[in-house]
Amino acid sequence: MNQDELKKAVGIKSVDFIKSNSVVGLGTGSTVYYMIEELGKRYQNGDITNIVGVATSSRSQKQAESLGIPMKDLNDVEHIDLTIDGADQIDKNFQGIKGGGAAHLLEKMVATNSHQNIWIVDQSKMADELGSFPLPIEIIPFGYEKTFNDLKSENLKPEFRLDENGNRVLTHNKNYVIDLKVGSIKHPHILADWLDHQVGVVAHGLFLDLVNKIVVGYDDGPKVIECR
Ligand SMILES: O=C(CO)[C@H](O)[C@H](O)COP(=O)(O)O
Repeated sequence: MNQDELKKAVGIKSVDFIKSNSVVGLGTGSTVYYMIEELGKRYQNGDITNIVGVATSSRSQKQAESLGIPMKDLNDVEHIDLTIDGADQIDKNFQGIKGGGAAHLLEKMVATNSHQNIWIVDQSKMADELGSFPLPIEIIPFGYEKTFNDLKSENLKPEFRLDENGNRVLTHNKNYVIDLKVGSIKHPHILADWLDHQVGVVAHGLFLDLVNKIVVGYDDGPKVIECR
């Protein structure tokens, strides 16, 4: 199976965990695309009823709406029962890097307001340690050179993410995205704590101690890993 087929298989499989009468967080990305597509099908044919979705990006919001899935803002739900999202890298302790699609701030807010979190990934995302995938962070444009230089001084190898026209990528909240090309993250909690204390950093892509279940796509089919 190619990578896209693996993504599709885990996207479809993950919908088995969505119960009727629940509030569902909808992540962002090419794997989540297949999950929302399958959820739309099962909602339309009545296999899953009475759900409300909370999106982590305008892309996911639009896709869900186009399939007739009732949607609400995070402000308008008491809690989220289950969020299903993709990930960019997952280590052997089930810690993750997210934000390849620059949606990590909204994704983190939705994830931390969810009772359960499931990640759906193809096998290439599983690694011994984090860091070979650059760690995305979101910074506010005000004083961005100061924030950038602080990251550089810490030897975190920051690079602004640019679009195909060479312009800085902007997030949903019109902030900049910096990728930290550190190569290897030996102590994710220490790095997360340091980043959490940088005033100009709005969010980072380290999602630690958060995921409950991972659905991994292998050539012989999706495998469900119970994490915590
Ligand atoms: O964190 C994310 C977006 O900010 C995505 O979930 C992550 O980048 C995985 O995306 P894909 O399923 O397209 O590989």
